[in-house]
Order: sequence, then C-alpha cells, then structure tokens
Amino acid sequence: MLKLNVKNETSRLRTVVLGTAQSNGPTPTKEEAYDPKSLEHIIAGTYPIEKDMVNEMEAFNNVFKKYDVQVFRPEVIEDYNQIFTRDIGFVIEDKFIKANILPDRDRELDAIKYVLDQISPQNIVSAPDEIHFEGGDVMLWNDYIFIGTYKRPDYSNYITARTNQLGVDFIKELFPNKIVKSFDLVKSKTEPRDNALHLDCCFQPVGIDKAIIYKGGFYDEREYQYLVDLFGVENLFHIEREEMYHMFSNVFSIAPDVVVSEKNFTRLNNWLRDNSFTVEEIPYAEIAKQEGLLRCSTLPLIRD
Ligand SMILES: NC(=[NH2+])NCCC[C@H](N)C(=O)O
Repeated sequence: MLKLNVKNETSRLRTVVLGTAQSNGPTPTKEEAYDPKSLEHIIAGTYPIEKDMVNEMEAFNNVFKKYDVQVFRPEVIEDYNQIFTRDIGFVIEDKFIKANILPDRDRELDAIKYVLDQISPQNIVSAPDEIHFEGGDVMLWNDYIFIGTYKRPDYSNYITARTNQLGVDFIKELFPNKIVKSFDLVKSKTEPRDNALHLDCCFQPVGIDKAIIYKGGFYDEREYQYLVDLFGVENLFHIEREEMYHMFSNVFSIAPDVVVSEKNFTRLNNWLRDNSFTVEEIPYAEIAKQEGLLRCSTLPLIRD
C-alpha cells in the first residue's frame, strides 16, 4: 500500500506519477484543441511530434532516477494525450482527490487505476459532476491551499476555465484546518499569452520561502498582492508575459533545493542558482507547445 503524503510543492519527493507521451495520437484539429497554445501550433503547423515529446519525458524520468524517486507511468491508451497527469487528480496530505476534469480528458484517470488500487479506498475522494477542479489549479503550501479558479458568470464559455467555485468550496470543506485561498485567473481561448490555464501557469512556490509569479495572470490585483504580502517581494521571482507563455512558473521541485527546469529558461535558472538551488536542466520546449510543462506532467504521491 502507498502511504500518501503531500503537504507542499517542494519537500523531498519519494513517489510520483509521470505522464506519458506514448501514443499521443495524431495532431489534433483546430476544433479539437482545448487550449490556445496548442491551437496556435496546430494553425502554424508546428504542433509537437510524439518522438520529440517521448524523448523530453525520458529526460525528466532520468532526473527522477538520479534522485531515486519511485516513478509510476500511466498505462498507455491508444492515440490519447496522457502527458499532463497533474490535472487528473492530486494528493493533499494522505488523500487522493480524483479531479473532475475537462470531458475531453476524462479517460486519463482510467490509466492510473493500477496506482489507485495501491491506495487505501478510504483515502480516495471523488466529487459530484458539477464540482470542477484540476490539479494544475491546486497548490499546497503547508497550512495553505492555493486554488486557481474562474469566478465570473460566463465560466461555461471557457474551455480554459477548469476549476469552479463549487470546486473551491468542496476542498475547503474537506480540509477545514487549512487556509484555503482562491485566485481568479485571467483566461483567453485564443491568446496563450493572456491565458493562465491553471494556477501553476502563473505562480508556484520554490524552496522553503520563495515563489515564481506572473502578475498579469491574476484578474484581481488584490489577490496577487496577497501572495506578495505572504511571501515578501524579495522572495518572488517576477516573470514577464512572454516568460509566462514559455511556462517559467511550471518548473518542478524534487527537493527544497533541487528544481527541474527547462534548459532555455536562462533568466530563471540563473536566479535559482544565485539563490543556491541545484537546477536540473532538461529540454521540454516541444511539450511546452501544448500549454503545459514540468509540474503539469507530474502527480506527486509521496513527499517527506
Ligand atoms: N497543470 C497544467 N497547467 N496543465 C496543463 C494542461 C495542458 C493541456 N493542453 C490542457 O489544456 O488541459
């Protein structure tokens, strides 16, 4: 049995699910795209090919091997995108919460059934259909749970809005001892530079007291200010619109002092090293074209 334990984004990682790019399927049509960055690359004819994405995920897997992390991979569903495991469920403390994900993606959860079978059933939580959340919107910070959401009434018009108020309320009720803070995110169906698809596309803690943040991802400046006040401006690495488009905030921590990052994120990687982090650089620019990066590709089950 797996003894789940995740309380934050950075404690030493022991067990994780890493997505797979195998049998990712043919390039989707414009109509099939469910995020604007994939759409941009479908139109431009630059949508990533499977072989490149498999290689990028292997590089990620090799970093896990180097740090002795136990890795589960989803069973491969033929011609189905299973890269972004983060969104299909998430662990808070010792609970696995199954996400009510975008209908286009709902088969992804079946592929990790063999992992869920190793978790005590009383620790697996699912929510009624009208309650929406995806793991990319849920971020743990010890006593805090940060949740990205979309609060305006046209929620259902946005395929890029993945977590609703009911989702926020559900998590609040499940964890009455946590401080649950939600953040209304900026969304666009057509411009990836103005779309914070999930909270991890515009914010993520690193180390024990630092974080990466993109101010423009927050619809309400007061909610951005809340994080500035909580972390302290000197502990924040502010990214620009183009850097958020490249997904600088979507790196992944293996330990408080070890961050896996994209090899072209020079400005961020230098800042991390200047702050005594070890940066494990890997290529991930092809997968980035699907509006997800390293955090999105992982689902941590056990951290120290
Ligand atoms: N946690 C994340 N930011 N995940 C990114 C998922 C990207 C994927 N193309 C989608 O639209 O669902």
